[in-house]
Amino acid sequence: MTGTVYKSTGSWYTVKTDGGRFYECRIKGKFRLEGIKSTNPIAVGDRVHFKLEAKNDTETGVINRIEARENYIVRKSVNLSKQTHIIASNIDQVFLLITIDNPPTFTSFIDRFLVTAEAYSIKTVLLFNKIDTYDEETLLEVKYLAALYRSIGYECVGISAETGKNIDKVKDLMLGKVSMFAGHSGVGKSTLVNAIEPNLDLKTKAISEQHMQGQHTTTFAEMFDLSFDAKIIDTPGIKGFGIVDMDKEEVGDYFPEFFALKQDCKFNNCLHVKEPKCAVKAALENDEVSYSRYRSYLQILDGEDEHYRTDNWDEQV
Ligand SMILES: Nc1nc2c(ncn2[C@@H]2O[C@H](COP(=O)(O)OP(=O)(O)OP(=O)(O)O)[C@@H](O)[C@H]2O)c(=O)[nH]1
Ligand SMILES: [Zn+2]
Repeated sequence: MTGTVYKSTGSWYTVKTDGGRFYECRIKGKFRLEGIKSTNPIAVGDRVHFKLEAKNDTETGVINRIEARENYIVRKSVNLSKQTHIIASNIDQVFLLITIDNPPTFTSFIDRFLVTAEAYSIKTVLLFNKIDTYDEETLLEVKYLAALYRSIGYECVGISAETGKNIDKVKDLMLGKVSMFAGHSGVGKSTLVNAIEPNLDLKTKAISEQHMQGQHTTTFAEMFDLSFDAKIIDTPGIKGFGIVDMDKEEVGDYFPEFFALKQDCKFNNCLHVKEPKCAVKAALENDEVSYSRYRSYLQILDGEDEHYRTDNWDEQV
């Protein structure tokens, strides 16, 4: 049988078959995968193949194969074993909630998030929340940021989780897909999920509370089917997104507008900092590349904010 992992708690995995039935499954023996050194061989979102086994009165499954992952997000184990914990896989998109104030979301945070999502090969949609609370000046800032990120290729929607403004647009974007929600504490993730699917609220809270009492090294994600054709993956508090280690040379590749210019730089390994005849710097001078994006790039390159290598989505700026 073939199915998708909805939940993983220790050695048991809840798998939903393509026919819509849930089975508790486990793995037999050792299970090595693509050279990923992870503490868990199977993660929420994985597509698995399993055989049914009758045990007492219940039917359980034994997983014997896992399909190649489209993408996956990880969290590093706190101990020094260099092992990673795979939080979830096969994510179609992540919605990054942004508020201009209450709390403020800075472009450095947005850009670091986007770089990580690009490195993970996960599409990001930017949701500017709480637009019901903004004065004209703040709304202009939203417009400015939305125009900037649209010009780079990111979809942007101004929403209010509280009044329901543009929630239908978010739901449209979710159709047929597996989504995640991310953003600082207090940006409105729970409020939004509640606006999208009122009955999910309790479950979401229960999971994060349960987690808070547990250990920080294990992250417990879960997939939910919504009442319309959409799925969400909930990670504790719906904040976590994990870490990606990257080399300096790679960082620019995850700024799509820099990557598009790279071929015009004199040096093919140009870091767009001090090199002569750099197309990115030329574009910056002509205002074709945004200064705030370039500044974020330099910060990441310099490791100025060490948090970009750690799990900064669990922290407030
Ligand atoms: N006015 C207004 N308030 C909102 C909106 N969205 C959320 N809020 C409020 O902002 C506060 C924080 O919202 P939450 O949904 O708890 O934020 P969260 O991102 O889930 O926060 P964490 O659980 O800490 O990660 C609550 O008081 C919400 O009522 C909005 O669109 N407009
Ligand atoms: Zn360059």
